[in-house]
Amino acid sequence: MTADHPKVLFFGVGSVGAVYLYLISKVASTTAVCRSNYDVVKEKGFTINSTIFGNGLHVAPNVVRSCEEAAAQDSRPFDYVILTCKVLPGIYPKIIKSVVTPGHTVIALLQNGIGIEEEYLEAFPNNPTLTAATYCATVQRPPGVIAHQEVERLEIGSYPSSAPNTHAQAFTSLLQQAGATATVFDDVQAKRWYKLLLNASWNPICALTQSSDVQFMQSSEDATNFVLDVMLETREIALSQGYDIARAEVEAQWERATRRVATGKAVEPSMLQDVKAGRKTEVEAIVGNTVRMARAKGVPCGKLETIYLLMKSLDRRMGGGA
Ligand SMILES: NC(=O)C1=CN([C@@H]2O[C@H](COP(=O)(O)OP(=O)(O)OC[C@H]3O[C@@H](n4cnc5c(N)ncnc54)[C@H](OP(=O)(O)O)[C@@H]3O)[C@@H](O)[C@H]2O)C=CC1
Ligand SMILES: CC(C)(CO)C(=O)C(=O)O
Repeated sequence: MTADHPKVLFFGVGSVGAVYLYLISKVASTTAVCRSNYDVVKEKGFTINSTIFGNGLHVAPNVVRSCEEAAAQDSRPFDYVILTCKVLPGIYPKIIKSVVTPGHTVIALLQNGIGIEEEYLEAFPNNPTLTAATYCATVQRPPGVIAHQEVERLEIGSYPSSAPNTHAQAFTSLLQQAGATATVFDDVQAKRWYKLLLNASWNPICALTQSSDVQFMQSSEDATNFVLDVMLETREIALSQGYDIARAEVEAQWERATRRVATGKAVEPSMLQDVKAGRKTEVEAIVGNTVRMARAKGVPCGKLETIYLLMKSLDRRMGGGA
């Protein structure tokens, strides 16, 4: 690795990818694999309007259409391959194979969901896999233009958690040099479960109701408490996996949105963005895996099971997967 200027590939650069591409481009050479936004990003780069980093920020990486194209451009191996695409199981390890050099490239998953890492470990047993609970409320609209608000934080660790965290430390230092908020955890799955409280509730609820979080909370007297109930079910499932989240911590996650009702500053969860755009959703990574883990341990989760059933049906009507 060129320690002071690593070579980094971002795979699937939409809203979260663009924010981290903007940051990491300050300290590394970056390549972005783009699809629907390829033409505009190739011509103009990304523009980011962020309540945290500022408005009118610009980044123009090396833009390619595929991993094969990136691999063919330069024989030096990539030090990091960062996945910021949506989690659609069973697809991406094969797609990124040409940019992963065995024994060298670090794979980092900046994505939502639970139980998403195993397929990378299976496909690349000799490469370190990192996984991150990703807090970064963003939307790309129109292509190449990103609106980012409220939070930017990565909680990073190795997968599995028992693997050495040397690479997680190095990746975190790189992000910190770039101006990101990043922290390493010995068992990052605890952090992923805590993040899942938000995603297993808000993402499908807003996608199913075509509402921002604030719109949903304003829709009926019971709406806000329904979200808390879904979070509490997720908490019980986390407990069955060995992760004990205090009720006060669940309420803290819930209150991140409830306190925004007064200000009207709504968040459009990424799954709602997918449904609005007619794209496949992360229903399996976020809800399906959670429900399956609950069933395996006999944890009741009637609300999540209903949400899963409804979301699966909605997802079937979406196109445009990998
Ligand atoms: N948005 C948010 O606020 C947050 C999102 N997250 C998580 O971060 C991850 C990324 O989300 P987000 O940035 O919103 O997603 P986006 O949909 O905005 O971006 C994903 C990008 O991946 C691209 N992509 C998918 N498959 C391919 C492919 N085969 N080749 C090239 N490009 C591809 C998509 O292209 P195309 O447009 O062609 O589909 C799209 O540009 C998800 O796991 C999400 O849950 C986490 C925190 C907050
Ligand atoms: C911003 C947040 C927390 C909303 O649920 C998110 O992670 C997402 O949109 O996927």
